[in-house]
Amino acid sequence: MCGIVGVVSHQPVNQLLYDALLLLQHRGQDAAGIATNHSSMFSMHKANGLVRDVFRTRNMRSLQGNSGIGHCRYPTAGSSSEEEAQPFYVNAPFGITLAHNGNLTNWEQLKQDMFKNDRRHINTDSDSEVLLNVLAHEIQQATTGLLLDPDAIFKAVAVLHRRVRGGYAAVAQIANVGLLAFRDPFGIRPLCLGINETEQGAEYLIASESVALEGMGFRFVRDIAPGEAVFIDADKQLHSRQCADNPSLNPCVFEFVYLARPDSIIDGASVYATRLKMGEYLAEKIKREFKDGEIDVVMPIPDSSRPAAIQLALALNIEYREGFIKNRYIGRTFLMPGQAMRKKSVRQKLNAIGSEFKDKVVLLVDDSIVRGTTSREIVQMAREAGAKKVIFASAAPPVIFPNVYGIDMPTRDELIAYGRTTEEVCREITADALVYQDIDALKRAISDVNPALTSFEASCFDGIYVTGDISQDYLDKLEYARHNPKAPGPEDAGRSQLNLNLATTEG
Ligand SMILES: O=P(O)(O)OC[C@H]1O[C@H](OP(=O)(O)OP(=O)(O)O)[C@H](O)[C@@H]1O
Ligand SMILES: NC(=O)CC[C@H](N)C(=O)O
Repeated sequence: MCGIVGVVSHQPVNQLLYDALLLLQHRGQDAAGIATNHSSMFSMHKANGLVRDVFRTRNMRSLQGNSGIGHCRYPTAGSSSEEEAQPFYVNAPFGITLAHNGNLTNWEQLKQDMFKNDRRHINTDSDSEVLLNVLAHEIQQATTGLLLDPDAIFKAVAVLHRRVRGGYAAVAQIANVGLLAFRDPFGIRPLCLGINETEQGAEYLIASESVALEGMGFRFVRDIAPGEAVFIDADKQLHSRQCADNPSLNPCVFEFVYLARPDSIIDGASVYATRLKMGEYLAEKIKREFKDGEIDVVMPIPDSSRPAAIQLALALNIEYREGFIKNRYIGRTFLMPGQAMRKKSVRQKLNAIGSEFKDKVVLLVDDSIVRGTTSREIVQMAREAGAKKVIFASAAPPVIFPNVYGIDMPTRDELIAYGRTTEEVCREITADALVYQDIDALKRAISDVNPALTSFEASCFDGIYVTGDISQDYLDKLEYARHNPKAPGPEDAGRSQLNLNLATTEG
């Protein structure tokens, strides 16, 4: 779940892209990058770090041009090394830069095919570099000569959809030709289109979340449909086409649970409203499992669980209090690389207000429990602060399956609920009681807000992988690779352990 943005404007776009990335920072904290296009040239700057740390004034000055793309990264394939920061660039058959949110499930096969059949060298272990090269190759196949028209671009995306598997929302800039955006045929990762009408004509902004459009003064037009491609040409004319054979909308439920900002609207559903609903449904379950008057106070684990906790407290008619204060300068711990860093960060991030806990039965509400890093620490902190009893509630069901579409949950044994009953998880996090949302209630919480949403990518909860290409063997290999990272050579300094296939592709 990275953040992506693309813009076509009548003005220089460097500041706009920077500001839009700040609005998408919650989607990826590891690296950031911007590529702009001026005449036939690209300017690009990318590095590891938060948006505000990556770009200095001198970098901003060099990012010239009235169109461009940006990315903030949370790695799910390859490593967190700087070479894998995005956007990526290729120089043939046209200059193309690309930024990608999601995760390709067949990227290693594609990487081999690229080398053996398409004669393209992929220089990193990033699935996004593979995606760009597939796009470039298919554009090459679809064009004759130097003329690149929307028809050829859409043909290329259609073939790309047939070759590529997994979750992907992407923006790509073709030098001197235009801005292209496309979304995978299952609509797993979000992508939306905004417009700004100016005296000189329309300007377009495409981003992962509507919050980026709104914040930049663009009017939300619509979500990009699953399988659809949108192309804005050099004259700022917008073309769009359905490029997938059997598109269907299956948005990732985890966007609604945790990933997206609450003030975004994804596929017609307000993220905030869905989180309120999650709180309502969770309250119904708590009503069934606890006696009236048993709980003294409801508290959120800030930030993402707040709307669910507020609504839950209201539905139960129990006092809502903020017992934990979040240090606003610490990022989102779930997105941090490495368990040691995540664990240390929980205590740095949250501090308890003792008076709110003293001798009380507290119901702590979190949006989800994934590895259990947060809940383990938080229950301890609540006890240290004097709580009489600590009940924990998760607005999402137990996470028991790996996610392969752009969230870093690759192995089952990292997931606290895998192979454990609710009672066992409760013991692990040392709570007095634990309540999980039911999967049907979670899906209903989203459908209630937009009844048109009837199918979801919810694999980490229900083990159903909508793309149909994920076998037990695939998951076993993923796990094996995570546990047995390839021996690093000097060229691999800093590589993480996410490589699925250990064989070299070009040997
Ligand atoms: O079980 P875990 O592996 O600990 O993961 C779940 C926790 O991680 C997230 O917090 P985070 O700090 O990332 O974000 P937030 O401030 O948006 O809640 C989430 O809100 C949960 O608290
Ligand atoms: N979280 C994401 O969307 C990651 C994009 C891409 N798979 C990467 O690792 O860079």
